[in-house]
Amino acid sequence: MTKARAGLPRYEDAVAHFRLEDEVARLHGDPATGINAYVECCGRYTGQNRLALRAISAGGELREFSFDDLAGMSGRVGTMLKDLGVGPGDVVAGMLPRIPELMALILGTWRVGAVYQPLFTAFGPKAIEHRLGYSGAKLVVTNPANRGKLNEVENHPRVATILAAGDALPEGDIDFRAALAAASPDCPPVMRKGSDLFMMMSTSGTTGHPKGVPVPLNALLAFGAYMRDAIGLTPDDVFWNIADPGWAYGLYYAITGPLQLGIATTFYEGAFNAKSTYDIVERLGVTSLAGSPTAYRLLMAEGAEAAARVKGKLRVVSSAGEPLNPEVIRWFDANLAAPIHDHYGQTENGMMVNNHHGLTHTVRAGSAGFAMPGYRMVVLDEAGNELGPNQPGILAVDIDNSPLRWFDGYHQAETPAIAGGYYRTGDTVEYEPDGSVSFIGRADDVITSAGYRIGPFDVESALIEHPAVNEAAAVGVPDPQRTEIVKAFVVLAPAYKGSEELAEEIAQHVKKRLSAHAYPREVEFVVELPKTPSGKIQRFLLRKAEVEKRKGVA
Ligand SMILES: CC(C)(COP(=O)(O)OP(=O)(O)OC[C@H]1O[C@@H](n2cnc3c(N)ncnc32)[C@H](O)[C@@H]1OP(=O)(O)O)[C@@H](O)C(=O)NCCC(=O)NCCSC(=O)CC(=O)O
Repeated sequence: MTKARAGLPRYEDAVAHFRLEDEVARLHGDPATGINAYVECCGRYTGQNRLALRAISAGGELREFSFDDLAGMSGRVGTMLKDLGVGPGDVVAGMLPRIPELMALILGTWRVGAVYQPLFTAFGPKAIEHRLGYSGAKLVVTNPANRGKLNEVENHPRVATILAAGDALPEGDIDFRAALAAASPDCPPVMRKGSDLFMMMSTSGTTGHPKGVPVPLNALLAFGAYMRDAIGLTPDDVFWNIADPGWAYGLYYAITGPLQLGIATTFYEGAFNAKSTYDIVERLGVTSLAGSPTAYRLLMAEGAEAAARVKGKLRVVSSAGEPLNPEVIRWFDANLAAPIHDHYGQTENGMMVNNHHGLTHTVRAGSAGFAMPGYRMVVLDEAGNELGPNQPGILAVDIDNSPLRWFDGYHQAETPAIAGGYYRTGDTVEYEPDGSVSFIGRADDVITSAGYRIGPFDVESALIEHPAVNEAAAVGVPDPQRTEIVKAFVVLAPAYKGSEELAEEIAQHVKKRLSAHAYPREVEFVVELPKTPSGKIQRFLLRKAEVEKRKGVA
C-alpha cells in the first residue's frame, strides 16, 4: 500500500533521496574533468557485458546492442563528425525513425561535445526549415524516406543519408554507412561544462513559430531523477517508452534517462498500433511501459481479450503528454492488472509533477501527482502571488528553490514565462491540501493533441499559404480519442467556394507542408473570424463555441 505524503516534497527530501548535492557537483562538471553526455549514457557502462538497446525493425526483426556495441558505433560517428569539422557546441540534426543508427548518431554527437537536434520524421519542409534555420545545424542525418523533404528546404546544411541496398546517393550527400565503415571507433569524449548544451529541442507557444529549447548538460540530473523516482526503473525491468525521440518525451526519457542509469531501452521502428504494441510487450516481457494517453486509449479500444495475454506482466505503466482519464486507470487495473500513473512535464524542464512509481504516496485519480523532489512547484495568480490549495492558477516553478530545474529561456527569443523568480508553465491547475496537483487546462491557445503540443500560429501560417485561404484560425477542440484535435476556421479568397474536397485539400496541404501530426482534422469555412477592435483573432471564442456545440451532441 502507498502511504500519504504531507504537503509538497521539499528540497531536503530530494537531498536525502538521491544525494542531490553529490550529483549536482558531479554533473555540473568538475572544472578539472568536466562532463560528457556520451560518457554519462554509455561510456561508463562499457566493459560490463551490459545490454543497452533492443531494436525491433518495422519487419519485426529483433537486434540487441550492448553498451560496448554502442560505444563502437558512436565512436565511428564521432570520428566522422570530427572529420567533417563538427566540434564542441556545433549542432547536428537527426531526422530518422527509431533505428540503431539513430542511437549511434545521438551518442556520437554528444561524444564530440556537439549538440543533438531532433527533427520529427512527420515534419514537412516548413517545420524543418524553421528549425534548421534557428539552430544553424552543420549537418543533417536522414534516410531516403525523409531525404526528399530537404529538397524543399532553403539553405539546408550538408546531408548524410543512410542508404539501404539499392538506394542511390543523392548528389552532394555523404553516404553515412560508408563513412562510418571507414571511420575509427576510437574517439575520445570531449569534456564540457554543466552549463554547455547537448540538445536543442523545439516547442510551440501561442504566438510565433516554435521556439528552440536549449538543454544544458546539467539537465541530466533531472532526467535521471525522473527515471528513478517517477518511472521507478530498476535493473530488473524491461523498459519500453513508445514516444518518438523526435520530441522531448522520447529523447529525454526513452533514450537519455534509461541509458544514464545503465538500463536498456527499446526501439520499435514501425508505426504505432495496438496489436503490435501488445505483441512487443509479450515478446520482450516488458515490465515498465511509458507512453501517452492516446496510445493507452487505443490499447483499451482493442478490448479485454487482446489485453488478457499480457495481463499481470506489466509491473508499472507511466503516462505523459495529456491528462490521463480515470477511465483508463480503471481499465488498466481491471484488464492488465497494471498500475498506470499520470506524469506531467514539458520540453522546458522535463517532468515536474508526477504520481511517482518509485516514491510512496497516495495516487488520486484525475491528479497529475506531486512535485518532483528537486522542484518547488507553486500555483500563481495573474499578479504572480502564490496561491493556496483549491485555488485555480498557473502552475509555476520556484526557480531559486528548485535545484533540478534547468530551463533558462528560449534560444534567441524572449521568454516572458520566466519572470519574478518563477517559470510559468502556461497550464492552469489547482492543488489539494496534500500537495497533489489537478490539471484544469491551458491558459493560452496552445493545442494538445495526442500528446503533441501544437502552436496555432504555425498551423495558421501553413493554412494561409494555400491559395484558397484568405484568413485562418486554428484551435483545439475536444476529442474523445486524442484529447483535442486541430480545427481550422477558414475565410476563403473571393474566387473560391467551400466544398468537402476543398476542405480536404487544405488539410492535406498543412499535413504535407507543416507536419503529419499537426494538420486540421476538421476545416470549417466561415464568412469572418471573431476579432478584437485591434484586429486580433479571438480564438477562445471559436473554441468556446465548439466546446458548447460538442456538449450539446453528447
Ligand atoms: C499515441 C500515438 C502513438 C498515436 O499514433 P498515431 O500514428 O495514431 O498518430 P500520430 O498522432 O502519431 O500521427 C498523426 C498523423 O501523422 C502520421 N504520422 C505519424 N508519424 C509519422 C511519420 N513519422 N511520418 C509520416 N507520417 C506520420 C500518422 O500516420 C497520422 O496520420 P493520419 O492522421 O492520416 O492517420 C502518437 O500520437 C504518440 O506517440 N503521441 C505521443 C506524442 C508524444 O510523445 N508527446 C509528448 C512529447 S510532445 C512534446 O514534448 C511537444 C512539446 O513540448 O512541444
